[in-house]
Formats: sequence, structure tokens, C-alpha cells
Amino acid sequence: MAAVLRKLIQGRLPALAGVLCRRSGNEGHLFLNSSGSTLMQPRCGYSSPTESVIVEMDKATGVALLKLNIPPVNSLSLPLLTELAIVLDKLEMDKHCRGLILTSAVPNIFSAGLNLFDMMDKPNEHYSEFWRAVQEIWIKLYGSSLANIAAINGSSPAGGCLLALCSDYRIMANNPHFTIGLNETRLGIVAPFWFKDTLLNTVGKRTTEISLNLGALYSPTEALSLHLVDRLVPETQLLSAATEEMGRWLQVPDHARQITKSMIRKSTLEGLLNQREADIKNFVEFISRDSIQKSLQFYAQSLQKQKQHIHPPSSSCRQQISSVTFARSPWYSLIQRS
Ligand SMILES: CCCCCCCCCCCC/C=C/CC(=O)SCCNC(=O)CCNC(=O)[C@H](O)C(C)(C)COP(=O)(O)OP(=O)(O)OC[C@H]1O[C@@H](n2cnc3c(N)ncnc32)[C@H](O)[C@@H]1OP(=O)(O)O
Repeated sequence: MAAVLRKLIQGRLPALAGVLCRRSGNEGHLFLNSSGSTLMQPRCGYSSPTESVIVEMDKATGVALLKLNIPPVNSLSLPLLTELAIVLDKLEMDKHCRGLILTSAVPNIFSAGLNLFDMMDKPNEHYSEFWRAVQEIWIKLYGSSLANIAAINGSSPAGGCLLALCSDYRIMANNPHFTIGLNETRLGIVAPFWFKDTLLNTVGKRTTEISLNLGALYSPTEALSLHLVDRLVPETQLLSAATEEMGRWLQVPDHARQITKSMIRKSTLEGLLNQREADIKNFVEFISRDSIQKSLQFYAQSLQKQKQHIHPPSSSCRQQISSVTFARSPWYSLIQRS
């Protein structure tokens, strides 16, 4: 396949060769070096020593099922991001692997997004390392050469939603208790430009404007209507639906699908690749501000207080979910106090 890609890029798509050469530090993904040769490392196996990331490889189909497994909420901590990066690299380098289904081993939660505690009360060096790891996962997933389907089997706020948005296709369990969206503004923080771009590429400008400004979290039905997800299925059918959908993606020859995907995503990826260090600097400067730290602390405390004061939603009533979500906002805490 490397030879085919080389030929295509050198012969028929010369414009791509220059564009795709920049990510020499991210071997095995959709990127080629300037001479057109692939940057993939020798093929090797993979494993997840701590089982935070469970990988089940179907050798017959070449599809890897990757389950995030950090109870209680699959929050994306520095160790989890690091482990996930290693697993993604290994899958990308596995010549038998053609597709990836991303899901969660934790009931009712896909991922709660970035670990709040990695963004609170830490030295700047930690923020910097953490943000580089977040960038790395986005680059690896959004730029993956594998066909990638998210089987969203639970709530998926903020960074959890971003993980799902990196996939080529999103199937969500149709459970009205689950929510999905980029809710950063509700925490008093700002989704970085590449979160915004990933959403924009998926749902368009107007929906992005509304969703990001309001920090909206959507029910599965709402998410479907906005094309934030592509399909809803009953929870029990999620994995079979994802596997069936994967079959459709794998009917397309890999090289054609990969080059098409890279053409569509490369300018968005380059947006970050061209300014990673500046983006890290911005993040560290932003997150270490006293006002932002206070917002995050309010928010983390409000999550914990919910446990003491609010019973978990017991009916299928969406309104209840929305009010719980809003009640978790630091702004709500402030309103309550005044
Ligand atoms: C000049 C300007 C330039 C601008 C530059 C911009 C630079 C960048 C800015 C920064 C951007 C940063 C981007 C961040 C993206 C994120 O992902 S932030 C994280 C957002 N996540 C959330 O809001 C989700 C919060 N969690 C929930 O809503 C719920 O927990 C849940 C719906 C996921 C699950 O609910 P439930 O099952 O009821 O569990 P809980 O009891 O709520 O939680 C259990 C347990 O987990 C803890 N927890 C929850 N979420 C997180 C998390 N994200 N991180 C760490 N821990 C979390 C929760 O506190 C509970 O802990 P205890 O058991 O009480 O100890």
C-alpha cells in the first residue's frame, strides 16, 4: 500500500505531498514524508499494560475494538492519554488493522472529557505536558488512516465529545439520559480553535456558533438532528451496528479512503500542527489564570455536591437532565449565592 500511496501522491496528487509531510513525529498516520515514503514504523503487536485501554482485535476482519476503561467516568488524564497514544500508534502500525471502533467499558459514560484535576492547581510544566498529550490524541485520531467509528454508549461532554468527533462515523445509544456536546463555556473555559474546527467541520457554522457559545449538551435525538451523530440505535445493538457500519467503510479500498480523508481533514490538522507550541503556551497562560482556576474549582465542587443534593435522574425526562447539567455550571453556583 505504501507503494500505491507514493505513486498516487507523487504522480496524481502532487499538491498533497507537500502538505502531508509535516507530521514526521506522528508515524503511521495519514502522513507521508517529503519524498513520498511512508513514515510507518515496522509492524508490531500492541497491548495495554494497565487495562485502561482495552483492545480486542478481530483478526478476521482487521477491526480493533478499543474500550476506554477508567471508572468512574473515563476522564482523560495524562496517564490515560499517554497510554491511548501508545495503543493508537500500535494499531496504526499493525498491517492487519484496517478499522477502529472506539467505545467505553464504563456503563453509561463514553468519556467525561479532560480530567479536571489535570487542569487545576498544578505547575505550568504539568499543564504544558498535559496539553501536549491532548493535542497528540487529537492529531492521532483525527489524522488516523484507519476507518474509525465511535460507538457512543454513554454521556460524552467536552473532550469526550471531541474524541467522538474525530471518528469518521458516530453511532450513539438512544438513551435520553445520555448527553453529548462541547460544554466548555459552561465551565468558564473556552474550547480551543481546533476543538471548534472539528465541530465546525461536522455540523456547520451556525450550529457550531450556538453550541459553543451556549456550551450546549444535547440528547441523542437532538444530536442526531444536528448531525453531531450519524445514527441512533438501541443500546443493546450499538456494537453490532458499529460492526455492520464498519463493513461498509471497509468495502472501500484503503488507499482511496485514506487519501480522500486526508484531503478533507489536512487543512484542519495543519491548523494545529503549524502552531502546536503557541497553542500550548496559550493553554498554559489561560488555564493558570486565577479566574479560570476559580471557575474550574467551582465546577469540580459542584459535580461533587450534586451527589449530595440531587438524586440522579430516574425518569426519561430530558428537562431534568438539562437542569442537572446547568446546575453543574460554576455560573449557576454564583447565581445561587447571590
Ligand atoms: C486569550 C484567550 C485564548 C483562549 C485559549 C484557549 C485555551 C484552552 C482553554 C482550555 C480548554 C480546556 C478544554 C477542556 C475540555 C474538557 O474536556 S473539560 C472537562 C469537561 N467535562 C465535563 O464537564 C463533564 C463533567 N462530568 C459530568 O458531567 C458527569 O460526571 C458525567 C455526566 C460525565 C457523569 O455523571 P455521573 O455518572 O452522575 O457521575 P458523577 O457523580 O458526576 O461523577 C463521578 C466522579 O467523577 C468525577 N468527575 C466527573 N467528571 C470529571 C472530569 N472531567 N474530570 C475529573 N473527574 C471527573 C466527579 O467529580 C465524581 O467524583 P467523586 O466520586 O465525587 O469524587
